[in-house]
Amino acid sequence: MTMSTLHTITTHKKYRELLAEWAADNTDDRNQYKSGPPIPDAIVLVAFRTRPPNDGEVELFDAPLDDEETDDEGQVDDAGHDHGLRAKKQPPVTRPVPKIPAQRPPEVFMCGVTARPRRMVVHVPNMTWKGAGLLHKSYPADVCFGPDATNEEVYDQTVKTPGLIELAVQGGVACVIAYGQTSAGKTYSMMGLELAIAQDLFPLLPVDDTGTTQFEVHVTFLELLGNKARDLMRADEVGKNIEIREAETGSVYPALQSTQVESAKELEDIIVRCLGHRRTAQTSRNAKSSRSHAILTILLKNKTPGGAGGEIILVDLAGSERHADSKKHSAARFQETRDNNKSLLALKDCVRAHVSGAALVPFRTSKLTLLLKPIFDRKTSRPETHCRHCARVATYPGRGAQRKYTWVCVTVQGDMLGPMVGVFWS
Ligand SMILES: Nc1ncnc2c1ncn2[C@@H]1O[C@H](COP(=O)(O)OP(=O)(O)OP(=O)(O)O)[C@@H](O)[C@H]1O
Repeated sequence: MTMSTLHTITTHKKYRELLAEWAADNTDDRNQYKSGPPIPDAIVLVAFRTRPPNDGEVELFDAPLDDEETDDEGQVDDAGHDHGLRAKKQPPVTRPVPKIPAQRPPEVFMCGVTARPRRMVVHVPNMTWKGAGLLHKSYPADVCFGPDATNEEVYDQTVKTPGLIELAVQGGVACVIAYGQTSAGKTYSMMGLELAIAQDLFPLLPVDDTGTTQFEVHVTFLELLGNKARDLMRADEVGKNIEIREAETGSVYPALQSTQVESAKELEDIIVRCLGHRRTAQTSRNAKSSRSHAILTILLKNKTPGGAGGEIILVDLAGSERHADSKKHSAARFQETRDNNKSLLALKDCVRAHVSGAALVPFRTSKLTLLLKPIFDRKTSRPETHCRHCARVATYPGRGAQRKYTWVCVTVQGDMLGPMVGVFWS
């Protein structure tokens, strides 16, 4: 779905009517996730999220089509709510950005995608001999969040309920990956999850009789642009590329600075500081677009002799961009887009192989998938070991330790859901 198509959906009177009809027929528990529907205890949990429009987009969504009838009174529903779909005769650039009324129903202004319990519905314009129509494509998921969902609700359903922190404390590998098109809200969602994990982690660490915690918490934060990795922790050397090595034992060691943290506050400060070091650039869709993948690893080192340590890996992927998104890119930015898209494809291949139970997961295809080896390669597990190249203490869980992943697929426009969803159900 191109931007002009979205534009068509949101402004064309006929599409609005069709969408309103669909919404009236599909009132099934829009907010069911809030009351916590039972989520299956699967290894992979798939969550979808769509965000509210930003100011510039509201303007775009409200802009009239050339052939649209204008209505200075705007559209007011039966309950008297102004849906913000006022169509004015002036072109959008000449009028101020409209304010979003708080009571505005989500699907009216974000009408390319609608969240329903366990499914994300994408409304695709469709022209037939009968005239304009809308196809409503449904994508199944474990949990879906609409534009009114908060980061707390997303955390609750994607990290807390599946017990990802507890899993890591028990020696497992817990991973959350945010995937989606550029400007969809991945960084916003991941930062929310990271800070919430920082808050909840320490109270969940077991303590001995003397009240001393049994775990040491070590953190690394890496940025990957194409095949070039940087350490976001080292403010002085943020521009320098670091090596990613695979040891004989099978463990992957990026030469990162590992920092031990002892409180939620310390962890939060590191997260905020490192995110500030991330490379961003202005693109046509996002004024502060992250041009890279960011991987935050929280290693839990068990101090009890023989005790299993675990890890939590939080991945904010670079946004996938289509040709239309990258048309105005400089050569350098275009290359970044190509590199990012290539590594996202490699990731997709790995997920597909992993989910289908293939014996071989091609995680060496890209640096991104190599770094995510702990979640793809069941044989990665090694006993506690110290990295020869950096000060990092790597405590991998014993063989057979559990792994659990949450995929937070974030979208603004519906068709980006398709490729990733296909991976899980192919
Ligand atoms: N759920 C949300 N509620 C309110 N604002 C949001 C939400 N999600 C994202 N935003 C806003 O949308 C804009 C784009 O979000 P963000 O930078 O997280 O996107 P992204 O997917 O990480 O993009 P990119 O891949 O280009 O880095 C930001 O201004 C962010 O504050």
